[in-house]
Amino acid sequence: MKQPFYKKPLQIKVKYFSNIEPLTKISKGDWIDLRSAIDVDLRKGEYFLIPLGVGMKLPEGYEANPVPRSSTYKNFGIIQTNHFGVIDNSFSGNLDQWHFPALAMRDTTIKKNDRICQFRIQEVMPDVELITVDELDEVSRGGIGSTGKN
Ligand SMILES: O=c1ccn([C@H]2C[C@H](O)[C@@H](COP(=O)(O)OP(=O)(O)OP(=O)(O)O)O2)c(=O)[nH]1
Repeated sequence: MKQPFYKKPLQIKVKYFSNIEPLTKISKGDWIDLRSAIDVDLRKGEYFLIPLGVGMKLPEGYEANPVPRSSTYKNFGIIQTNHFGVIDNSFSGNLDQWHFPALAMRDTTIKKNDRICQFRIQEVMPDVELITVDELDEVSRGGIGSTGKN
């Protein structure tokens, strides 16, 4: 959802750890692409934390979620091992550089500045209290997959 015109955009402080291209919002959408900060060769089956060249101070009450781009696997043959990244608001120290945890499914080369993933921010979960109980609802749904295929 777009911000109403009278609301100021939320500010995100970005620290660059290397001379990669500056981040910009993607032209057709609301996510922000992230770039590899280095050239890296990976062998099939290899795991490597690819530095993304940035660290950020997010607005209070927000976290960031990096995910692969839809084209990441086709272009680079890598999978993001945590699938849906969670960057905590407190990950904002001077050395807290964002990384992409990559698993190479084939031999591959990623070049510095290649756009390998994207992120957005979203509000953190509200305060919750975890309460241990003996019973939940009486009516169970019948197990995973019990509603069928169609
Ligand atoms: O894709 C990701 C996910 C996380 N992080 C950074 C920011 C995050 O705040 C920190 C820790 O992430 P997470 O809590 O998911 O990992 P953990 O395995 O629980 O590590 P920790 O013990 O540091 O919390 O690592 C990244 O750079 N990239």
